[in-house]
Amino acid sequence: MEAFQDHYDDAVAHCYGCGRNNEHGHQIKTCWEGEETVTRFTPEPYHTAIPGFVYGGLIASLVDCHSTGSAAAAMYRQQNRELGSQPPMRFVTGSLHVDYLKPTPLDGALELRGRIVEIKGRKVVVETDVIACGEVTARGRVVAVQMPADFGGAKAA
Ligand SMILES: CCCCCCCC(=O)SCCNC(=O)CCNC(=O)[C@H](O)C(C)(C)COP(=O)(O)OP(=O)(O)OC[C@H]1O[C@@H](n2cnc3c(N)ncnc32)[C@H](O)[C@@H]1OP(=O)(O)O
Repeated sequence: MEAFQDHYDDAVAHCYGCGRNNEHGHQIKTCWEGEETVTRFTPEPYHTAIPGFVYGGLIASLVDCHSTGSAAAAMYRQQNRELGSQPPMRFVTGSLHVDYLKPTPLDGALELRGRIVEIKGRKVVVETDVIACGEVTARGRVVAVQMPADFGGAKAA
């Protein structure tokens, strides 16, 4: 299935979390499953916090890019637009909050399941459960904001 991130233009496909053109990054892929957005990612042994458990910064990074991708997909869906249609709508992180509910075992794939809780103007709020071995171990809340055309002096693509 095509992921949201597959539709990012090359100009914005270098993100450490989700850019397919960043060979050092996580290159996450996110898709719709009904009303939820889903990312699956398998941490490497070096993504360790305490031996046997996943580093919290990795979890935050996954929540971040899962959510900005979800925000874009939600806005396209709300406007009845195809994901690849022009002009593109891309989202950056305004706010990233993660609650670490219990240690996340470093034992196979993590699943992130996101819900769109608000769409207002250029803002989309996404809540995400991080699931490891069938248990929710962390929960994220991201305020994603549509990337301005002059973001960082760059032209939005
Ligand atoms: C595109 C492919 C790559 C995706 C990568 C995604 C992951 C990333 O790492 S992105 C990089 C990290 N993020 C950044 O660098 C963003 C830096 N910040 C900015 O550029 C700006 O502050 C930006 C764009 C977030 C918001 O600025 P601006 O466009 O002026 O927004 P503004 O009009 O003030 O606010 C719009 C709405 O968002 C809300 N909002 C803005 N910033 C925040 C914030 N920090 N916290 C909560 N809400 C916020 C506002 O309250 C407002 O909501 P409402 O309409 O309800 O009042």
